[in-house]
Amino acid sequence: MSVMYNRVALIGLGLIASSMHWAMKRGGLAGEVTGYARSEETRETARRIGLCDRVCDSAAEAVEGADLVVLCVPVGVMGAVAAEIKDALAAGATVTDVGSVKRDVIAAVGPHIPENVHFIPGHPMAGTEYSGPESGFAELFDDRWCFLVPVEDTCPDAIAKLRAYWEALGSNVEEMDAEHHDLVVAVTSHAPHLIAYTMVGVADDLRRVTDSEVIKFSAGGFRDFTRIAASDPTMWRDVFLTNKDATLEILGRFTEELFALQRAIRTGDGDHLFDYFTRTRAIRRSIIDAGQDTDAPNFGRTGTPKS
Ligand SMILES: NC(=O)c1ccc[n+]([C@@H]2O[C@H](COP(=O)([O-])OP(=O)(O)OC[C@H]3O[C@@H](n4cnc5c(N)ncnc54)[C@H](O)[C@@H]3O)[C@@H](O)[C@H]2O)c1
Ligand SMILES: O=C(O)C(=O)C[C@]1(C(=O)O)C=C[C@@H](O)C=C1
Repeated sequence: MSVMYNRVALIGLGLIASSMHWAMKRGGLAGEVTGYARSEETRETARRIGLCDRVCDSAAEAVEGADLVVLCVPVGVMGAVAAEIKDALAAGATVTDVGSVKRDVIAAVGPHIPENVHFIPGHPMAGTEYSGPESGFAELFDDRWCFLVPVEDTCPDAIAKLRAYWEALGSNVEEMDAEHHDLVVAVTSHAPHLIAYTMVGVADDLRRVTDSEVIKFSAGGFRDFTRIAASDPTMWRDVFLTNKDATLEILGRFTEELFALQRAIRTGDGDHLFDYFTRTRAIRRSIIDAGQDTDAPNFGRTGTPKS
């Protein structure tokens, strides 16, 4: 592949930025990659492991002369970082971000972006429970979705170029508006994370009673919860504080359904439980049949999964 941007600046050198860096190197997509992280320790680690061609000591220095600037910091500090770089941005550059929430980030970053710079918010739907500069890997975005959430009147050529860049990083790209994005991720990512955090917290309370049995005997289901609940506390605190409305909307619906199931268990309403689980199993089947979950153990097979 060939160079798509001459200089890419990564601000915030954690899981997502480091994965973007290695994916750019794999594809030869950037002439030079500069980087900046707030802590001296992170910058030192980045230099030691060869993360970025040049690690700078200020965000403004990192974005100088960059034709693509990617904000890879927690969503709660996106606005502050945009304020730090605004005077150093090159005319005609594109500023994007990878934040998990879009409405709040657009409101915080947008006002700092000069007229002669394109601002195209983004969000790769790919991650792990690890964080920091050493956690990234080139394959993270392969065959994953990346949302682009352009604001009104954005130059179509700049959007097309950023789309092609994410495709070259390995992703499929979908455009949508910020409000819709925030609701979709509240259902698919944010509420599930909160539920996992809660479930692991409940089990931890219980563990004090059962003396480690909860962890010792957990198989697939609970282990998956513990993986998700190991995700970065700063990142997820910011996600819930900034995607408040959509998350509360989904949690409200979740709680109603949970109460209905709780009632069915208490009253012995087996039909309610059976019908509910039949409906959810059908949803899982349709995802597999549409070829959207190639990780499923029986992917490609037909018939009903074994109970
Ligand atoms: N982890 C995921 O699964 C995932 C997936 C998609 C998108 N995101 C989003 O990507 C962004 C980064 O997440 P991550 O997982 O790479 O986090 P991370 O914790 O691995 O990295 C964040 C980096 O930002 C730096 N940083 C924090 N505040 C800063 C500041 N004020 N100025 C400069 N640097 C600062 C930290 O030192 C760290 O290097 C977040 O907005 C998150 O919502 C995360
Ligand atoms: O795979 C994981 O560990 C993730 O949590 C990734 C995940 C997700 O929920 O799907 C987490 C947050 C993001 O904004 C995007 C992706």
